[in-house]
Amino acid sequence: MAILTEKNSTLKVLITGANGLLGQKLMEQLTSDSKVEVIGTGKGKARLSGLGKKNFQWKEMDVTDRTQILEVFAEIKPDAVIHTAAMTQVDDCEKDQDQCRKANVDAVLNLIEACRIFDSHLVHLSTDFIFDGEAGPYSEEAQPNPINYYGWTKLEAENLIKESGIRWTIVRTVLVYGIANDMSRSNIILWVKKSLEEGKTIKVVNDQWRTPTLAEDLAAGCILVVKKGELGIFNISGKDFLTPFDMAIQTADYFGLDKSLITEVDSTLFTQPAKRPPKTGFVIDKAEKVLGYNPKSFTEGIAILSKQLKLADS
Ligand SMILES: NC(=O)C1=CN([C@@H]2O[C@H](COP(=O)(O)OP(=O)(O)OC[C@H]3O[C@@H](n4cnc5c(N)ncnc54)[C@H](OP(=O)(O)O)[C@@H]3O)[C@@H](O)[C@H]2O)C=CC1
Ligand SMILES: Cc1cn([C@H]2C[C@H](O)[C@@H](COP(=O)(O)OP(=O)(O)O[C@H]3O[C@@H](C)C(=O)[C@@H](O)[C@H]3O)O2)c(=O)[nH]c1=O
Repeated sequence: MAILTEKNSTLKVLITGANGLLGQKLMEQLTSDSKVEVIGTGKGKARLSGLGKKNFQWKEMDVTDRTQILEVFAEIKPDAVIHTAAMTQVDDCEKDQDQCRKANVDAVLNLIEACRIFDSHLVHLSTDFIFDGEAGPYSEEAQPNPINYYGWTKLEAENLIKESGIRWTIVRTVLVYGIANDMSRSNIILWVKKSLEEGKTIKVVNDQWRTPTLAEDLAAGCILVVKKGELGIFNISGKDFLTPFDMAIQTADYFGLDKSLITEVDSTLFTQPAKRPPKTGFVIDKAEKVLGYNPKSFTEGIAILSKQLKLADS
């Protein structure tokens, strides 16, 4: 059901967590879209830099603050909300479960309430970590079974949304990579590139499987969902099924870095505080067919990232 009709020629879209990697890409793409009025929100001041001279609207909105959310919604009355805000450091989530639940579950209850009052379409970002990784890559119909606390909170949020009665779409993605300003967390290409440039030896696993996702593609997929008003669950990720070891080697090759610093290990030799589901990744046929979603390959993604890094250094 396309909600962008001739009558209401512009769509008012509110972004939560707009200082984040995905949030910044959404702001970049939507501030260049004449059919959309975009409002960025975040915990504090805007930390965006990729917008050049473009004007943009910003509202401070901590998604754990119900009063602040209702005030912002009453002022903006968004047609759609792309909810990217979350606690995304998976190991921190395992250690500080209270904080993680507040940011990833309680916040969603606040947003559901606001979307119900103002009839806003909620587009919620979710993750491959709702699965146990025994049988990836996953379709939208697969049975969730999270194996870490972050994944549990993201599944809990999905379940609250599914039973909310509001207009909702869940966008599931995996291992997002890209570059943004003043990032609150790194991602695999940047971390491998930086480690090798510093001459550090890194252990990289060869028995976890992902479909890594370029942040720009994820943003484009979310925007397709909003403009088409499509509801339900969509897998929006890259199309290449790779291990972190594959990704590290491709990154070293592309940037001409020393591959001998990369030690290939399995997950028994490399552990993190929070367990990682071994084999995830997504089947993206539905997004390709229904939305016309068309992601870059991992190699194309590295090239795009490289150009952005060169621009940032110039
Ligand atoms: N990155 C990935 O690999 C994947 C991400 N996802 C999901 O996609 C979404 C976006 O991820 P990504 O952009 O990579 O994450 P980032 O960590 O880059 O961005 C998350 C943003 O949320 C903000 N935030 C955290 N708590 C609050 C709060 N209480 N109120 C307002 N804003 C808050 C952070 O603010 P600040 O910057 O100030 O800390 C940050 O800017 C998340 O929902 C995540 O779960 C799903 C699968 C993979
Ligand atoms: C740091 C590190 C990671 N890895 C592997 C493990 C893992 O499979 C992959 C990425 O590890 P990281 O810990 O950097 O990323 P991780 O926290 O696993 O990323 C997750 O973030 C959350 C938000 C999601 O929703 C998930 O989809 C996923 O993207 O790289 C190594 O092999 N060696 C290392 O030294």
